[in-house]
Amino acid sequence: MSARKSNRIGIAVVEYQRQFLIGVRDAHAPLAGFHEFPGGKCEPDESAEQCAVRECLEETGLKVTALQEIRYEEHAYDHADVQLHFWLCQPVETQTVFTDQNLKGFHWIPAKHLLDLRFPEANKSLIELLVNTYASE
Ligand SMILES: Nc1nc2c([nH]c(=O)n2[C@@H]2O[C@H](COP(=O)(O)OP(=O)(O)OP(=O)(O)O)[C@@H](O)[C@H]2O)c(=O)[nH]1
Repeated sequence: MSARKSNRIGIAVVEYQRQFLIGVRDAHAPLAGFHEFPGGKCEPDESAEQCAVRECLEETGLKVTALQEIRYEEHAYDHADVQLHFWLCQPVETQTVFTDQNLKGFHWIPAKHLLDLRFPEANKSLIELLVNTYASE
């Protein structure tokens, strides 16, 4: 009998003025072409919170502060079992948030447009939460 390894994942849900930092998964990665928040596997000695902040900096170049874990999901994909820790984050430096185009392919997307994008299955309830919380008015 073979038990599948479960991966602890830290994800940065970076919000600023009701917009979120969103990228597209690499063509060679599992779930290629799906939209995603910055994130990845936690190092063995790292908390999910630390991982979310580190992955965000590595993947987008943006320094963020983690505020709170807004969602936790366990999901079995074909490629892996994952424990997803979604951390709500905010940019450390806000002055150039919308003018700095150097986000390594990530973009700021208004909350009201999140439902138009295709995210991995495990993001479903998080997206609903974000739209309900940030897309009103
Ligand atoms: N980054 C990110 N991963 C997500 C999201 N939603 C979601 O289900 N995942 C899943 O979480 C896992 C993240 O792992 P990854 O493979 O991107 O992480 P990594 O870059 O550290 O892995 P690698 O070093 O093996 O390439 C994938 O299985 C991915 O499908 C999301 O919004 N953002």
